[in-house]
Amino acid sequence: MHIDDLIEATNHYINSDELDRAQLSIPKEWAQGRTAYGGLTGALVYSAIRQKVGQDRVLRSFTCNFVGPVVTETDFGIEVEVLREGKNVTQVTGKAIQNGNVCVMVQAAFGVSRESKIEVLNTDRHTMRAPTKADFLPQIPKITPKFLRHIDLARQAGGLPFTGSKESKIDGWMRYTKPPKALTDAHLIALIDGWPPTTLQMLKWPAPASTMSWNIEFVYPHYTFSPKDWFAYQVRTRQATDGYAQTEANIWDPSGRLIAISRQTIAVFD
Ligand SMILES: CCCCCCCCCCCCCCCC(=O)SCCNC(=O)CCNC(=O)[C@H](O)C(C)(C)COP(=O)(O)OP(=O)(O)OC[C@H]1O[C@@H](n2cnc3c(N)ncnc32)[C@H](O)[C@@H]1OP(=O)(O)O
Repeated sequence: MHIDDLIEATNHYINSDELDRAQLSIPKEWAQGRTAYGGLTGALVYSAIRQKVGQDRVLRSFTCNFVGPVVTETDFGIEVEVLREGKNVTQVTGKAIQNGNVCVMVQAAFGVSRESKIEVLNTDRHTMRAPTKADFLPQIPKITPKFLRHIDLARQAGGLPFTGSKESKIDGWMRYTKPPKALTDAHLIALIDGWPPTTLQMLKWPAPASTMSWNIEFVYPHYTFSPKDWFAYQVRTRQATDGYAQTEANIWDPSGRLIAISRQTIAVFD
């Protein structure tokens, strides 16, 4: 099932009468080990939130806590609450709830653009060559996360998970394998989480790992993206101690303009 169908089902769900709502469900092909792909669940909750916010307000900040696994092929619902709507900014929370448990909790802040005397432009650039094809991991049954059939990754630095690498960074490009109809912020959210946690490459043997929390700051202006576009990604491990890693990533559009900064805390059970 394409991500567009899952987003459409979510929007239909949140816009329909509460009493008439059929629950949502994510197919197995979007699994990431024991849970549904976190980038997808975060994007679906965000998409439900977006339905409750005026189009003049753009997404500035997205914060997502992965409270527990979302099981695939199992019903879940989404609840959205608009916390505050000011003249400029709207703050909204959304929760994915499965079997009575909150699994994913999102808080998003949207803001209108305003005239400002302050302008500081990003100077972080990358020098990666544009990719021609995906080259990360082929679909190996029981090894490659199923959801990766939907996302093309082209790696330029960093190692593969569980290969005892000395590096703790990854550089590469990402895009949708089958382009969506249009590339919205929900699609960007689901794309940005596609790479494995940076520290897994440092392990020699497989170990469970789970992203616990994730924050994306969106940088503007955004230009129109093609659904076929590759986006550049560079992620660094800022620290990894006590079984938790903190990582920080820059995401650039195909023209080299920074569009988002993504940070995660990942629990590694090695
Ligand atoms: C050439 C090489 C090719 C290699 C090719 C393959 C590469 C492929 C790598 C991709 C690796 C993706 C790694 C990111 C995976 C997410 O990012 S998953 C998506 C989003 N995140 C989530 O769904 C996390 C949801 N949150 C949670 O599950 C819980 O809050 C946390 C984070 C696990 C909290 O930990 P806790 O309080 O200790 O939780 P608790 O319920 O007590 O469970 C702990 C147990 O869960 C286990 N556990 C934790 N995470 C997992 C997990 N993901 N799966 C299974 N068990 C897990 C622990 O090991 C521990 O096991 P035991 O010690 O009980 O045996």
